[in-house]
Amino acid sequence: MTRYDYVIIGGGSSGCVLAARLTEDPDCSVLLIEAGKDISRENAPEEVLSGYPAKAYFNKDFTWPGLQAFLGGTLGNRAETRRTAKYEQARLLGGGSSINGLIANRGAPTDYDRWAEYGGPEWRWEAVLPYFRKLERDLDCDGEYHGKDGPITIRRFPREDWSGFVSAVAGLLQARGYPYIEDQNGEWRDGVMPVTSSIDENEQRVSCALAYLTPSVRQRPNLTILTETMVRRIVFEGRQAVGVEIESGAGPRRIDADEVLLCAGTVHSPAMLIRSGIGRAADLRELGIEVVADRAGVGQNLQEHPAISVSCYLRPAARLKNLNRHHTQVHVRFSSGVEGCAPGDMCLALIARSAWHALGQRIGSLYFWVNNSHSKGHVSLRSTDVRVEPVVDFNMLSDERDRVRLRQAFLFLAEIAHAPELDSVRTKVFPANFSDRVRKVSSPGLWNGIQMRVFSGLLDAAPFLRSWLVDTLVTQGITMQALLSDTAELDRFLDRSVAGVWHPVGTCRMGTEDDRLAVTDGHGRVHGVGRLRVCDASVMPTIPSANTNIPTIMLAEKMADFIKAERKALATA
Ligand SMILES: Cc1cc2nc3c(=O)[nH]c(=O)nc-3n(C[C@H](O)[C@H](O)[C@H](O)COP(=O)(O)OP(=O)(O)OC[C@H]3O[C@@H](n4cnc5c(N)ncnc54)[C@H](O)[C@@H]3O)c2cc1C
Repeated sequence: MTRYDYVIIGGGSSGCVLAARLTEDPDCSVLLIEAGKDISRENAPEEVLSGYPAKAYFNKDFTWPGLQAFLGGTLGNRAETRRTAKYEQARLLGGGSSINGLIANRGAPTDYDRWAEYGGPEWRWEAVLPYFRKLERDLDCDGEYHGKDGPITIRRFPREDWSGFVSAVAGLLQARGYPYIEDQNGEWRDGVMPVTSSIDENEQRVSCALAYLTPSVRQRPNLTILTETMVRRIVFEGRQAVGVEIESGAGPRRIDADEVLLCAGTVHSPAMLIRSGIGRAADLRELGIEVVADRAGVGQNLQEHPAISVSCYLRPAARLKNLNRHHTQVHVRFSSGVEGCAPGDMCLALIARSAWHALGQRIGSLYFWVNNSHSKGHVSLRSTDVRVEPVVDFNMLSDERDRVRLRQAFLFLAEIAHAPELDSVRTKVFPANFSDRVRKVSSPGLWNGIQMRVFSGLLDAAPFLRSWLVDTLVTQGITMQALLSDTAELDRFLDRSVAGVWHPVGTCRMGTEDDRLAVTDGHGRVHGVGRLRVCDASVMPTIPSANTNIPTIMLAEKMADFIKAERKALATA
C-alpha cells in the first residue's frame, strides 16, 4: 500500500498552498484529496476563469449541495421561528478561491496582534506581513507592504472603469471628508479606496488551483492529486492519526500517512474532526462516535461578517457598461466609534451591478458589513454520514455591538442613497434582501436571463409603475419609509435580512492546550492527539477585518513553513 508523508484533506485555498509548498522538497510525498472537480488552466469552465465572478459563485455545480445556515441570531427572534438559508461553500479544486468574489485584502495589523494573543507571537502583524508579501505579485504598488514575485496577482480597479453610480457615491463620500486611498493593502486608515482584486492582466481569476498548482508543480513525482474523492474520516490508532478513509466505488478505502493536514474549510473541518472522534465527549457519545479526544471547542467560535444592503434603481447613464468588469469597484473603510470596536471596523462596498442578468445591471447596491464582528455561532453534526451537511448556526447580531453597528450602517446607507447629489444617477431606493428567492433568479441560466430581461424592460419602459413593481415584486412589501420610521421594525428587518459575506472562520481555533475551547496550537497541531493539524480558515481565533481569502493563503503559507521547519528538525535530530 502507498504511504505518504502528508495527506491533505481538502484542495481549497489552503490545501493548494500546502500541496505546492510542501512538495518543493523532492523527498516529501504529498497526497491532496478534494471532493469536487479538478480545475486547471486547460479544463476550467469559462465562468470560473472570468474576472466577473457572480456566475461562478451562484453555479450550484461548484458548491456543496444541501448546505444551509441559520444567519440571524436568537436575540430578536424566537428560536423556533428562525429560518435557514442556502450557504455557498466551494466544492472544487481551489475551493473558495475558485469561485469567490476575487476581492483581495488583508485586514488590520491589530487583527493579527489579537491572533498572537491566542496562537503566539508568530502571528503578530510584523510576523505575518512577510507572508502577505510572499504570496503576492502586486502590479500597482511597491514598498514595505508589497511583494512582487508571489503566485497571486494583485491589482486595483482604476477609476476610469468605475460605473457612473459608483463614481457618484465615491465622490459624495470624498466631498464629506473621507480621503481617497490608493492602496487598500497599505497603511490601515479610513477612506475611499479602489477594490483590490486577484484578477490578472488578462482579466482572469487567479485562484490557488491555478496559481499554486501550476503545470510544473503538478508534474512533481512527489505530488498526487485525487479529485472527486470524498474523505469520510481521519483514522486513528490510539491517539495518533495514521491516515484517512476515503469513499471509493468499491467501498471505503484507507490511505496511510505520517501526518494528516485538515484543510476542509470552516464548515467541514470541524465536522470532520467530530466524525473522527474529536469534539465534546458528550456530543460524540450521543452520535455513537468513539471518543478520541474530548475538545469542547470543536465547532464553536464560528464567525462571519454580518451584512446589510440598500439598493438603487439606476438611470441608464449610471449603469456599468463593460459587463466583463467586476461589480464591486470601491470599498470604503469606516470607524463606527462604538465602544469596544476597533478603528476601521466597518466596510462599505459600492456595487455597480447587483447580478449578472439584465435586472442586476439596472440595480446598484451599497453593501455594508461589520468587518470586525463579535457575534459567535457554531457548527455541529446531525449525522455521522459524511453526505449529511452539519448544522451551521452563525447567530449573527447576537452580540449587541454588531446589532448597533448594523443598525447604524443601515441608517447611514439610507441617508446616502437618498442624498440629492445622487438624483442624477438613481431613481428608486429600496432595502435589499439576499434571500433564497434572489439566489434562485441569480443562478446562471437561459430562463432566468429571459425572465429578468422582460421584467427589467418593463421597469425601464413604465417609470410610473416602477416604484409599485419594486415594492411588490422585489422587496415584497418592505419599504424604506416603514423601516426608517420605526426602530423595532428596522431591527426585525435586520434579524430577517442580515446576510454573510461567505467569510466563515474560527471553528477549530488556535490557543494553548489549557485553553478549554482551543482546538489547535499556533502551528495548527490538534490538541490531545498526534500527527494531525488543521491549516485552514477554521483555525483563525478572530475574524480579520478583511475578505478572508488572502488571510487564509497567508495562514497556509505560514503553516507550510512551520511544517517544513519541524520536518527538518526531526530529520537532523
Ligand atoms: C461564494 C464565496 C465568495 C467569497 N468571496 C470572497 C472574496 O471576494 N474575497 C475573499 O478574500 N474571500 C472570499 N470568500 C472567502 C474565501 O474564499 C475563503 O475564506 C477561503 O477560500 C477559505 O479557504 P479554506 O482553505 O479555509 O477553505 P475552502 O477554500 O472552502 O476549501 C475547503 C475544500 O475542502 C473540500 N472538502 C471539504 N470536505 C471534504 C471532504 N470530506 N473530502 C474531500 N474534500 C473536502 C471542499 O470541497 C473545498 O474545496 C468567498 C467565499 C465564497 C464561498
